[in-house]
Amino acid sequence: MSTPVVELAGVHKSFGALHVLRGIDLTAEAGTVTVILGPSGSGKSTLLRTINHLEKVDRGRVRVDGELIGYRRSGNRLYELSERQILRQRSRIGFVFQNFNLFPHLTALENVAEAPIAALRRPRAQTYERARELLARVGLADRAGAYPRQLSGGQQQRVAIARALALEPRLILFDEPTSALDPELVAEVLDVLRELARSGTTMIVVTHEIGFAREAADTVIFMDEGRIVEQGPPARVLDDPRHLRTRAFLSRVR
Ligand SMILES: Nc1ncnc2c1ncn2[C@@H]1O[C@H](COP(=O)(O)OP(=O)(O)OP(=O)(O)O)[C@@H](O)[C@H]1O
Repeated sequence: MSTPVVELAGVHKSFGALHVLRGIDLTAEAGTVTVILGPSGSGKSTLLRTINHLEKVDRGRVRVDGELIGYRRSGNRLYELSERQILRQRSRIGFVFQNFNLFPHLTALENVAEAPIAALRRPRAQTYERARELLARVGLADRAGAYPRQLSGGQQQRVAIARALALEPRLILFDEPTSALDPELVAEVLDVLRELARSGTTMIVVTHEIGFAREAADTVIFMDEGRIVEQGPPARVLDDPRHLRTRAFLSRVR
């Protein structure tokens, strides 16, 4: 079997006395969509953030494409990578945040195009052409020249998704990607995600939207109090949850 794109083994993370991740083991194979569900505060965002070393793990390992994230091993010891090396690792992992994080002084088009130009030194003309295509795919062809402050929250979120796609990463992490989108635009985004999955991109998506999980996921993970309590195909986890906590959560959000 090929190396998983994402592999977390025995990951623990605390903030002071708060033990947020309590031994996470997670594997995502190439081309799969993993959706993470769970109550507020169960550690979903923290888990996502350990994958690109935005949060340092206290214990355990995170690997992307077999490469240890944030550290290098020398003999039996681990040494943290330099900021530059960490940034290089992050440039291969797309991240769509809850709060868009667009550059306010750049237009929608520039927000999408400038990241690959700066991070990957891609040719300008070609990158701008591709950025236009990506904006069209998220339904924003006519807003390419708008600045973030001139866009609605939903439109800003779609620009952020186009920007992540522009980096052509092997892996994209989404933190509630559809939370700010109008219902008719959710399907468009899911189409883009499915297309990416078919072309070999791995996605891990934190969301509260059960419909999203059912449509887009290969694997649904249910997290509770820092642990993965249940995982499997969406039909199994969503329609036949085995764990009491999953049942209680699903009955609340449905
Ligand atoms: N940087 C931090 N410092 C201190 N506590 C933090 C930090 N980040 C997260 N936490 C706490 O860790 C716990 C888990 O947070 P996390 O955001 O991972 O949960 P979540 O499942 O994504 O929740 P939500 O669905 O509300 O986004 C929460 O109690 C949160 O307040």
